[in-house]
Amino acid sequence: MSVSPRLPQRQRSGCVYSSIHGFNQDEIKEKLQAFHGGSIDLLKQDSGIAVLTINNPSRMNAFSGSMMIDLEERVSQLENWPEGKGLIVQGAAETFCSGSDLNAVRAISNQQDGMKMCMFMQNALTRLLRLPLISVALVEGRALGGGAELTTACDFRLMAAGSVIQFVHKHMGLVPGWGGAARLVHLVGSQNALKLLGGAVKVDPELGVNIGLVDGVLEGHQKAEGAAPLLQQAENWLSRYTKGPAPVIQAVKKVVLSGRELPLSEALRTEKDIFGTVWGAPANLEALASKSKHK
Ligand SMILES: CC[C@@H](C(=O)O)C(=O)SCCNC(=O)CCNC(=O)[C@H](O)C(C)(C)COP(=O)(O)OP(=O)(O)OC[C@H]1O[C@@H](n2cnc3c(N)ncnc32)[C@H](O)[C@@H]1OP(=O)(O)O
Repeated sequence: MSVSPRLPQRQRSGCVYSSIHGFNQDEIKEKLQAFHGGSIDLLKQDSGIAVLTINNPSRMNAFSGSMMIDLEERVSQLENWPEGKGLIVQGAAETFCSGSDLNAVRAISNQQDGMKMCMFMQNALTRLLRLPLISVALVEGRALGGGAELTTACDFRLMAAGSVIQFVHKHMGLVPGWGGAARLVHLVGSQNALKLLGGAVKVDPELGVNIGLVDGVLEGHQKAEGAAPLLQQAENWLSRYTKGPAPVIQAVKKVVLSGRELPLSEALRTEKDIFGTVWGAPANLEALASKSKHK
């Protein structure tokens, strides 16, 4: 997806790294492919809300190499979904994601491979965040390390009661490398980001809401009796923002994205271009014809 014709080439493709940064996607894909297991599953629904599931339950949904490749492919599919309006990112089997698969991490612990994996995942997660869809991470159970970083690549985060988001990188002798630190600073400010990373703090729903990392708390769990399943609750929560025609919802996301990422003058010009795609378009003409009141 291109946010707008005004974004520089590297952002137009949604990627941060390309060949000019010495990044060769095919090379790292070949390496990652050797560490298989699990999958990233995509369900596109008629409602315009897709569900992306991190699926590797025997390893607490840790990211194998092949899952990293899967993720990039699923993001490509979502970039080419004209009817899309929203996205929910969840983990399988009642937990979110325990970060990189440590078996793969051990095998590529040399400097060069680490940098390549880092660039690959930054590209994939940046493209995820830049999708013209309103996205929400549904955190049930644990979101650790790269799993915590993944939550920051969504527009919103919902946490089930009893869940934890934890940037455990410091305990691994690391800092985030999937873009999670940069995004965290944008979300909670540098003071809070420093506390979360420096202390490898366990963020429960209450703390998450207090610092602005978390947008809502859900009760129960996927199979709970009484309360609606978490996925249903997340869909209900998201639907208030995805109600309406896809081109309008996508335009909403794009103007916010350009405001978030571009200097003001550029963001304003981009907003004009995006405005031009909805002005006089069917949804706009219908609304004008119906003389609707905004009560
Ligand atoms: C670049 C690295 C950085 C990044 O990408 O940004 C990272 O993400 S590094 C990875 C950070 N994550 C971790 O260090 C998590 C390590 N795991 C745990 O702390 C615990 O397993 C848990 C997630 C808290 C769950 O604990 P518990 O409920 O007690 O279950 P088990 O420990 O028995 O786990 C079940 C099973 O899952 C395997 N597992 C869990 N996480 C990973 C992982 N990240 N990679 C590979 N395998 C993982 C765990 O080893 C168990 O397997 P078996 O022993 O075979 O049953």
